[in-house]
Amino acid sequence: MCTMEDFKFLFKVVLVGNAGVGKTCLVRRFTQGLFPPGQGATIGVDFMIKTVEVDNDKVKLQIWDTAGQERFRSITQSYYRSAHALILVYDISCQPTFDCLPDWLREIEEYASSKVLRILVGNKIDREDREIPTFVGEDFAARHNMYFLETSAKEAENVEKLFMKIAEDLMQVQAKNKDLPRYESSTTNISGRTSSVSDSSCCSKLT
Ligand SMILES: Nc1nc2c(ncn2[C@@H]2O[C@H](COP(=O)(O)OP(=O)(O)OP(=O)(O)O)[C@@H](O)[C@H]2O)c(=O)[nH]1
Repeated sequence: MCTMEDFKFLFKVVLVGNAGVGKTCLVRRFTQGLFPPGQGATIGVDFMIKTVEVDNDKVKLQIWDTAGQERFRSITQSYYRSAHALILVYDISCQPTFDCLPDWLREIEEYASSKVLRILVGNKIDREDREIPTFVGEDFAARHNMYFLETSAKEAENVEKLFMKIAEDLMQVQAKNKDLPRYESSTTNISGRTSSVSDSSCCSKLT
């Protein structure tokens, strides 16, 4: 039987990015294998767990899904500190979500560990109305020393690959020098989903 302690590594992964870019859908796709209909906006922070296997070792990913809305910023910032990996998500069909990336990076630099693994994700590649070409995302990621991937939570494209890559990279870092941010469990419990957000409301900006 699988017990709570039946894993070799525990990594905390935090998703950030503007409201409506698809953070929750990416997490639900990976952890539950579904694309939720009528997804409501995240209130504060939510988390899900999935255990994966890398090189015959069990790796438990604790995935924290933060609210993109500005009014939750002080809550979500407090979750950066103990993250092993931060996934910064934008919507490839919504230019303002890409334009906000430098603001998100400033937040990450201020609140996260300097050793955190940073990944840039352009989500919603199933959409026809792309505004940000792949090479623009790639270039941004390269300039900021981030791994880059484009995904579709809707079509399950590259979602598994994204989280498996993170698990593998974190295991490698751990194996090499144990130079990861110290894991601290958080007892804050502010989560839930109420109001609804649609694709068209994806462009709320950081101020
Ligand atoms: N076409 C398409 N729509 C998506 C995809 N991922 C998410 N969406 C839609 O985008 C909207 C927002 O998705 P969420 O996952 O709630 O976005 P979020 O980033 O968690 O938003 P906040 O919780 O407000 O920060 C929903 O209407 C989803 O159905 C995708 O890969 N493709």
